[in-house]
Amino acid sequence: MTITLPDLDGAVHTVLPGVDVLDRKEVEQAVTQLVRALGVPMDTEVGRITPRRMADALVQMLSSQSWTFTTFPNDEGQHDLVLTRDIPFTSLCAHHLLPFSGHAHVGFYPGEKLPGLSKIARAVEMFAARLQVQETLGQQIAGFLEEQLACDGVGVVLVAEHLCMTRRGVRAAGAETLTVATRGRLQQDQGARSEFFHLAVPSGRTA
Ligand SMILES: Nc1nc2c(ncn2[C@@H]2O[C@H](COP(=O)(O)OP(=O)(O)OP(=O)(O)O)[C@@H](O)[C@H]2O)c(=O)[nH]1
Ligand SMILES: [Zn+2]
Repeated sequence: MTITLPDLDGAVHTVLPGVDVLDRKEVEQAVTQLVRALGVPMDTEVGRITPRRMADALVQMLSSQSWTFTTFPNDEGQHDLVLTRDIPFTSLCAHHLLPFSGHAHVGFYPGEKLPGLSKIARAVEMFAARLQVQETLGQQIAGFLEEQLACDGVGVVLVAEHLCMTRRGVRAAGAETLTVATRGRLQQDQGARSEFFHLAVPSGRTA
């Protein structure tokens, strides 16, 4: 699935394939049925155009483009925490097909290579572009980064609002869910965990 192309400066560019599982035409047909079932006359603008708009929106939210995970040699020995906070994400809840969105805070203790920082946000974006459960999203991001970086530890904190919980059903307006996914040192070492959580989610910070 992945092609690794080392270059002369020691950077490694791992090409990750895009994910494009939706049949756009089929989705549009299904949305047409849905719009009809919602009582919309099909000879109106909404009846004619909304199925295409919604199909495009679903394809956009549930597909990811091919991208390149670039790493650099950790020549200066950065073995202290590297943390990227406040990465925005939006995903679609697998239970209700409604958005859940918030922020990811992703930290790691580097091993022999350092990622280009934007690649952390791209990893979040890639796994968010599927029907998801928040816990699974965090675990997938953590597992992916641990594998790509062969690092000492990874931590992923996600803080999100689920519209299925705040705008319908129980309508718990303002509720947010925080999930934690850790690997390696960030799973086992209390000192590392404290440092990570202290910096990733200082008390009072929210999604
Ligand atoms: N653990 C977890 N649960 C989620 C997530 N997204 C949605 N859910 C929950 O999935 C559950 C689905 O429960 P069901 O009882 O089958 O669905 P429902 O009848 O619509 O439930 P209500 O939302 O309580 O009205 C709900 O409790 C949702 O809040 C998520 O990311 N993680
Ligand atoms: Zn839901």
